[in-house]
Amino acid sequence: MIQFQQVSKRYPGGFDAVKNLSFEIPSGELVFLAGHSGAGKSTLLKLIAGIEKPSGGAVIVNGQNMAKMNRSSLPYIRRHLGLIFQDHKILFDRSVLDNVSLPLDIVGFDHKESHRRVLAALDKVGLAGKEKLNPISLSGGEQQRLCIARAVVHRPAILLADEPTANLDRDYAHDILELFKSFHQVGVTIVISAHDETLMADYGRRILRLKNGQFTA
Ligand SMILES: Nc1ncnc2c1ncn2[C@@H]1O[C@H](COP(=O)(O)OP(=O)(O)OP(=O)(O)O)[C@@H](O)[C@H]1O
Repeated sequence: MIQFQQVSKRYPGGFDAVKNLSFEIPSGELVFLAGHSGAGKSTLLKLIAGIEKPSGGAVIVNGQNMAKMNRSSLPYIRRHLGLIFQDHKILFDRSVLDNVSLPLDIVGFDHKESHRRVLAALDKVGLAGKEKLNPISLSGGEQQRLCIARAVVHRPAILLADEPTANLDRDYAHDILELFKSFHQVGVTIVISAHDETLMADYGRRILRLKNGQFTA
């Protein structure tokens, strides 16, 4: 469960990126986040992930108030999150396999089990057989799939995706959304942001619409 209680975020310099937002996303829901460039979509996702702290109000994720988390407990909550952000942060000096295994390496996963999970995640996103490649040789869409594999390899309860369909053609964008749908079907809570609302309309899911940091109908 994700809960925002009158949440605001003011960046240094005084800009209010989100203003007094209150909403709930129950566990297991797939919800879309729509809005123009600069509407506050990334900020909202970063607040859920604890990457940004609210300037006012409370962000509660799985019963934990993210603002009150200290440095030592944040990694614990992050284990339950899978993040797909716009700045891919792919490591181009490592193989596809090593990129995807990163979240498991961080928590000290057994090597054999980690290898098995990475191959399963790559298979799931349609990158089976590409594990030894350098990510530079993947297409843009394949790099996006790599990021999705990396975000789900530790089987998070919550998946946050910031514009995962940006720069993809419509068919490919639908393939990516179908992939998210399959994670939703196994109980993962998913928040997906996008500019293009027409893409979301086909899915019949709740759409949270942001305009200048506030919800619109
Ligand atoms: N670290 C920051 N410092 C100052 N201002 C910021 C920072 N991050 C975002 N902003 C500002 O907050 C506003 C909301 O940004 P945000 O990235 O959340 O919007 P967005 O809806 O995700 O936009 P886009 O679709 O272009 O990614 C923008 O005006 C942006 O310039």
